[in-house]
Amino acid sequence: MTDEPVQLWSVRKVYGSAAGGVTALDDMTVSFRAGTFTAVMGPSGSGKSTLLHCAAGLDRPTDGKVIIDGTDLGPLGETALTLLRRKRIGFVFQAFNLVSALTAEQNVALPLRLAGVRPRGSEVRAALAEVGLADRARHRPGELSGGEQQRVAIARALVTRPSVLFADEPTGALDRATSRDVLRLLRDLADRQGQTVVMVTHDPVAASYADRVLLLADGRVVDEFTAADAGPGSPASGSDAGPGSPGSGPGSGGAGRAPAGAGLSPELIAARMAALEASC
Ligand SMILES: Nc1ncnc2c1ncn2[C@@H]1O[C@H](COP(=O)(O)OP(=O)(O)OP(=O)(O)O)[C@@H](O)[C@H]1O
Repeated sequence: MTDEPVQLWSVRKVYGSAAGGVTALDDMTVSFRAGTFTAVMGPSGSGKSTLLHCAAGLDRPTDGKVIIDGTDLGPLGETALTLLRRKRIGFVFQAFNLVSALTAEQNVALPLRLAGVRPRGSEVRAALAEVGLADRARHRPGELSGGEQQRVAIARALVTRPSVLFADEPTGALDRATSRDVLRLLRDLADRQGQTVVMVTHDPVAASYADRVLLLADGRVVDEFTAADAGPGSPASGSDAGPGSPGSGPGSGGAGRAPAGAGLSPELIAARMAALEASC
């Protein structure tokens, strides 16, 4: 595994024909360092989901390169791309996307089955235990709360031990308290397991759990900051504020971690968002 498991080089994505098309990503170069948690924010239509889909190999860029763990996705045919996606990429959606007829453990085992691997009970149980749901293995999605369903979806995304976990508005359908549990879990995965996490969100509180924020506008990264940039005085306070466990973001040169308690604050993130929206 490389130090930067996800790299995008000059990625452009145009939907529709070149003449009347929409440029969703405009010459975007960005990378994500192993073990970091990045929040991707920006106004509606700025390209956040397109970035995630291109980075995850769910969609192909019009130009440029996407590299996952050193493999350039461009030359891969559909079968090879699907195999790489199943093995190296985890994806979590706002709507959980669990199979309602299957139990939690059967849902978690699905990616292994799809990859042609016979799921071992121990790895499925370990993935459920990581998200705190070892005791709900036999429950179906309809018997679980929204937050529990999202945690099953995260366990399902993690069971193949992917190089990167992408999450598109993972707390968009959850209430505040439940969102906090899911965000703490994502933060913990980065901190304790070195899991690389990239999350799209509209919510500055959710983004404050990340150690780096990218702000997009018109398909470009127009602002970027890390907990280390925010400095030790940044007000990561209050029960809904981020957990204050920052790390160095990709592209930041791998500088040391900021002192504990110096996380990104929702207020700082909201202010940078407001500044961006005012300039658009
Ligand atoms: N399949 C598609 N066909 C045509 N245009 C598309 C398609 N998907 C996205 N777009 C356009 O590309 C641009 C970027 O869309 P994208 O969904 O990536 O933005 P976003 O920042 O995720 O927006 P939101 O916050 O509203 O979800 C928008 O102008 C959108 O209308």
